[in-house]
Amino acid sequence: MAQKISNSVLKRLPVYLSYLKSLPEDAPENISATTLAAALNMGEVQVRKDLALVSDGGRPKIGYQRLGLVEDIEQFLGYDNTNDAVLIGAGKLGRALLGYSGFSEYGLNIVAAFDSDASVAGTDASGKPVLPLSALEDLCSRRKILIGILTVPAAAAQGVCDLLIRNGIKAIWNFAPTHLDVPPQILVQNENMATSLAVLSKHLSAQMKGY
Ligand SMILES: NC(=O)c1ccc[n+]([C@@H]2O[C@H](COP(=O)([O-])OP(=O)(O)OC[C@H]3O[C@@H](n4cnc5c(N)ncnc54)[C@H](O)[C@@H]3O)[C@@H](O)[C@H]2O)c1
Repeated sequence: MAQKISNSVLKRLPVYLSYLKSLPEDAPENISATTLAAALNMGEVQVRKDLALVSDGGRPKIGYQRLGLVEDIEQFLGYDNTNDAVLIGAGKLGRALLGYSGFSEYGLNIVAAFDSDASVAGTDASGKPVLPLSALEDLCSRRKILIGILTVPAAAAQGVCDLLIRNGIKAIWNFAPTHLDVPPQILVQNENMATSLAVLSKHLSAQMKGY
């Protein structure tokens, strides 16, 4: 299963996973790609192909053993080994992410937040520490942190990104609405609301024209 997987498959896998995990404990033991596709209103062929990429547990006419499929998808997505991360910018968004307990289900553990404003240092409502930037180097090297979450204003994002890379960060989850210049070996995942909203409003206006 060393095959390269497209981003669109990677985005669909958590959708399957969250549906499978939402089923009650006494739901049928097996589930077919057809049932899953119908429940999620997705194309059956696509679901079948996606599942075959991550699990070899599919049986003709029976489908997949439901719990086995959950395990296969989680293992494929790496949710079974937790990745520690640091978050930079303990403002409104940063604190919301820091307090979100659901990340553990996705194998993400935010160890601490950092902020340039010394007055916000202390402990967050979630119990996670908010530290001054001067403590970043020590924590990143001690805990061998590889993931950085950027929730600083756009104007500060590139500088903080460079600082993270200097401290060994290899993957950046960027919430600041700005492009980041990084060396080729560094992975950046942008969470840009403007692009999502553009898709939403374009679809909506196309639909409204039909009324
Ligand atoms: N609030 C939201 O709902 C939301 C949604 C989507 C995207 N964003 C984006 O997320 C980012 C943060 O938004 P916010 O609303 O939380 O802002 P905020 O002003 O509440 O928080 C920003 C925090 O970053 C800190 N900071 C500034 N420069 C820094 C630096 N160089 N190093 C470390 N910390 C620094 C500030 O002290 C502050 O605590 C922005 O880029 C914003 O566009 C916010």
